[in-house]
Amino acid sequence: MKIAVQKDYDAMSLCAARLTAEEINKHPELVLGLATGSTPLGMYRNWIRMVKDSSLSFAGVTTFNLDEYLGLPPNHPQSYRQFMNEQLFRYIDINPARTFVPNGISPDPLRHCKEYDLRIEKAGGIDIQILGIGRNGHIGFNEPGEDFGQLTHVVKLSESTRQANSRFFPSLDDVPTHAITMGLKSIMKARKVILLASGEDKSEAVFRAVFGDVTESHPASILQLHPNCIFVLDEAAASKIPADARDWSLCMADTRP
Ligand SMILES: N[C@@H]1[C@@H](O)[C@H](O)[C@@H](COP(=O)(O)O)O[C@@H]1O
Repeated sequence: MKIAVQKDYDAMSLCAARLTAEEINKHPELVLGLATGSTPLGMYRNWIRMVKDSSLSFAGVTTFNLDEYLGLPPNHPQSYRQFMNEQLFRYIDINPARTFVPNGISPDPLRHCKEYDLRIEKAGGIDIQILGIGRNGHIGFNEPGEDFGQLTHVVKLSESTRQANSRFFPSLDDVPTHAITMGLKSIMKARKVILLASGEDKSEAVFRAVFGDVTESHPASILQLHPNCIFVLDEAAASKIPADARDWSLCMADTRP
């Protein structure tokens, strides 16, 4: 695992956007795993700018999102499909038919999960998986205690995750209780993983992911076993990471602390 520390949120976002854009330029038909939440938004804004100035194109790219709330239709304002359309897809030159998000209202969610896995496989697997991290160490919607061996599946959301995500809903009661998420096994199958974290409130979750035991009670800790994983952090999220664990070669000079 490599750890790139950037001075603040904007620098973290720029660094992650450049790391991914380099790969997309090298492999225009790349398969990207995407995440929601507020953390990747800055990276998405950088991608949009790069597409506008023609230094990046998503014309050949296929995307698979990590997760979706169960029960929310794709056009629901708080659905992750809507989030992706509004925050990224509508501004870039991607083929909408090649953007995949689990369907929160599939009549047969278990079957839908299997089909989602098959679709990923048919696309050749995920080349780069983007991740955020929850304060309890969740990645995607894989909550503490989730089996490491799962592919896409249905999960019950923890109360702390519902609470944290209630900021996007009118009230806590409106936050769905379940979600569909790629599993930890799906995430580990990606050829490369880039996890973004920003802010002091993520520092403990980040520390445990990097230095804690590899345990199902802290889902992100499984990434210690991934052969090609990069954490791109801002100073606040990295505040518990000692200097000698930081990889300076990855940070571009103009975005370092
Ligand atoms: N399912 C998403 C995760 O994929 C995301 O990483 C997490 C953190 O979100 P934020 O980046 O807003 O802190 O929130 C949600 O629960």
